[in-house]
Amino acid sequence: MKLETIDYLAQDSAEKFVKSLRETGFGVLSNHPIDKALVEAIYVEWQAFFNSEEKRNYLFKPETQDGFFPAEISETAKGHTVKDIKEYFHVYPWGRIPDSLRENILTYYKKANTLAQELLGWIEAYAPDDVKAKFSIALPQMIENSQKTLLRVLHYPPMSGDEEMGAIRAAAHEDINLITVLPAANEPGLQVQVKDGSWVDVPSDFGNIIINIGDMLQEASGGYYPSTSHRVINPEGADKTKSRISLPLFLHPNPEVVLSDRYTADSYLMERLRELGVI
Ligand SMILES: O=C(O)CCC(=O)C(=O)O
Ligand SMILES: [Fe+2]
Repeated sequence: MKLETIDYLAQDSAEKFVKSLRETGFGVLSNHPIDKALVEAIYVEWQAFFNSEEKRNYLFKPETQDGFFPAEISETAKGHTVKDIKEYFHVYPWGRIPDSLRENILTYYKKANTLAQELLGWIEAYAPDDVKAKFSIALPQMIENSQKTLLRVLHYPPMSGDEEMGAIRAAAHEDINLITVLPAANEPGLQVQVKDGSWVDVPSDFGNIIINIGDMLQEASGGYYPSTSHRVINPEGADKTKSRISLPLFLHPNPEVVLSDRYTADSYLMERLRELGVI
């Protein structure tokens, strides 16, 4: 099984994209409106930031969760015991951002949000009527002006050789949010688990944009849109000496949005963060 890259500009792109999401939880788009030069510039300037000690001045605040998360306290995926091999910075427009990095990253945040709203429109348009009827408000509206949408700038450092046994860059997990928008990283490694249980590479040509379903959309659609497990595997050979930067935007609905009979976006998020031991 292979994930097909879909041409955003093709006439049937919306239908094909939604079909791919249904089958794999993932959709990969080429020729989309997000400027490659902007993404490239962000990779370069954030690599320099992660290489510097300045990052320590932005240590995350537990109450607000914005700022720099060092490798020592990095995430352990749900159901795992070994920490991921990564460090990251949580960008919120209301949060702390180094001045020199602010303009590009906030431009990207805005553009990726606009694209996400369009794609949520596709996801809603191609859902069957009984699934559409479950959405408490239109999907694009759920994320409109949401203060909860999180842009995570991830840095996976070169492999040092003394990583903890069994640790990988990102252990298998599902995303909590509605959908995730992720420009292809500057190095490969992202894989998705497909229906037969096997792991498939997500096409990582620079310039592609990758979208995946999160648990909140799975919940809101009564399971029609699957939130699938994905992971980032460790590099081999010469690639071991390379860093990997990636830029997932986790689209979170406004807190009061009703997801299902059981959850609002806020009650769902709080439950998950408690499980992860983050709050
Ligand atoms: O780095 C990547 O390519 C994916 C990261 C990811 O899945 C996550 O942070 O949730
Ligand atoms: Fe993820």
